[in-house]
Order: sequence, then C-alpha cells, then structure tokens
Amino acid sequence: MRRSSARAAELAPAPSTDDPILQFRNLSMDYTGRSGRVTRALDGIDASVGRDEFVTLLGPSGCGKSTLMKIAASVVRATGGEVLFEGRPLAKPTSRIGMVFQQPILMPWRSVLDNVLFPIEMMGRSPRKHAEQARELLELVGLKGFESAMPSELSGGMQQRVAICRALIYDPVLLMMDEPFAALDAMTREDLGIELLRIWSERRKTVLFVTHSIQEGILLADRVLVMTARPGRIAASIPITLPRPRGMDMVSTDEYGRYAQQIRSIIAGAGH
Ligand SMILES: Nc1ncnc2c1ncn2[C@@H]1O[C@H](COP(=O)(O)OP(=O)(O)OP(=O)(O)O)[C@@H](O)[C@H]1O
Repeated sequence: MRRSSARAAELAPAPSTDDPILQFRNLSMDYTGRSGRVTRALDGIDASVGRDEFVTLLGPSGCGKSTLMKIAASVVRATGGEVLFEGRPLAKPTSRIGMVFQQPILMPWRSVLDNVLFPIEMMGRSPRKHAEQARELLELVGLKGFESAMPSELSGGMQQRVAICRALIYDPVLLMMDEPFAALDAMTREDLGIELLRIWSERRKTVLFVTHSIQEGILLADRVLVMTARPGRIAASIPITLPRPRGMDMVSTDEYGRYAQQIRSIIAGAGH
C-alpha cells in the first residue's frame, strides 16, 4: 500500500514518562465466578504511560491484558489499587480515551462516514458539524472515496481503519488498542502497523497497544511492557531505542534481534 510514504512521514514525538498520562498503581483484579470461585487476573500492577508515548503490552494468553485495558476504559472496576488518568483517579468513561478492539464492530446498516460519526451522535453533538473532520480522518487512513460505502463492501483491514477513525473522531488524547490487527492477514497487519505510527506522529496521540506478537510489540513501541502469566504482573519495562521512522526491514538488524531475544527470555523466565 503506502509503505514508503508512511515511513517518510513518521516523525517521532518526544515521549515523556516524566509526564504520565495514565498510571496503574498496585492494581489488582479478582473475578468472582458463578460458583463463587475467585480468579486473580491481575496482581500488583504498577506501570505508567507517558504523554505522547507509544507503549505496547505483551504477554501470554490469559495474563490479564484485556482486563487491564477494560479497567483503563472504565468498563470494569479493579478490585484493588487505582488508575490515574491525567493525574486524577479515573472513575468513569471519558471521551479523552479512545478504544479500538480486535474486531472493528461496525454497524452494517450505516455507511463508512456514518460509522465514523456514530460517537459524535452518541455524545449528542452535531454529526453535520463533524462530517468534514470525519472525511479528513478517512483520508488520513487511505479511505478517501469510501465515505458512502457500506461495511460489507470493505476488507477486514479497511474496516479496522474505519474503527480507528471512529476512535479518533472525538480527538482523544489516549488511544487504547486491544490486539487491533490480530484478525488480519500478516501483510495487512504490517501495513496498518506502519500506518498507525504515521497517524500517531501526525496526530500526537498517546497509545497503549496490546499484542501477542513480539515483532509488532517491538517495531511499534517506545517502550514494551512485558506481563507474566496469570495473575498478570509487569515483568519488565523495556525502552526501545530503534531509530524512527521504523519499517519491516529493521527486523533483520542486530539491535532488533537483541530486543526480541531479551523479551523472549523474560517471557520464558516468567513461567512459560
Ligand atoms: N468476566 C470474567 N469472569 C471471570 N474470569 C474472567 C473474566 N474475564 C476474564 N477472566 C479471567 O481473567 C484472566 C485474564 O483474562 P484476560 O481476557 O484479561 O486475558 P488476556 O491476557 O487479554 O487474554 P488473551 O490474550 O487470550 O486475550 C483469564 O484467566 C480469564 O479467564
């Protein structure tokens, strides 16, 4: 797709962990099942995400990554500890945080443009006033000309681009992405990853991105948080200093190889 132009356009904002936008403090989560059985999903999570930083969260299946995202999105409440967003306890969902999930979950009866504008309607604002902004976002993700298409006319990658626009329409400062490219084929996934970096640098967003892929985790990130198996804890926080703009060719560099090796051994040492 637009691999080369995406690369050229990506400039790294200066991330800062001195100015955390999101902080997890001694966070724990116990789920109580129907039988009363308690499952500890998260245990003593201490982590933060700096303003403009791109942080990836890597960990084995079931370690609590989605739980952590749901807590940060105020979808579920932690049973211990606290979450601070912009320095204040996070108590309810806020339009300053945007979410993108593994499945785009578009409304099949609405056009692409109307799907992007849906959150605006939900907030009681005028979709007409935001239509231009929605068109600009669609152009940003390479979907100019598809405004009036229906979701069924789009590929999986295009649908996920629409979901990204929908999350960006109310201009959140923090974008949380829970395995957003996991359902896509490898090539589309690589393209969208590079494209996301371009959007991130152009729009100056903070991103917290969950993935199972060590490669994706390294290539996108300023910092990788590695989680242990359940109950999830933060096993390591690894700053990634690979130069930007990033591209797939970096996978063959020694520096990338050292990061991948380091992360694999942390995951292995964390009980897998
Ligand atoms: N609603 C729930 N009730 C009971 N247990 C739950 C619930 N949601 C999650 N869990 C348990 O909490 C643990 C963490 O689940 P979570 O979905 O957060 O993990 P994950 O790291 O996102 O997994 P995956 O990578 O497979 O998506 C799992 O053991 C899961 O079974």
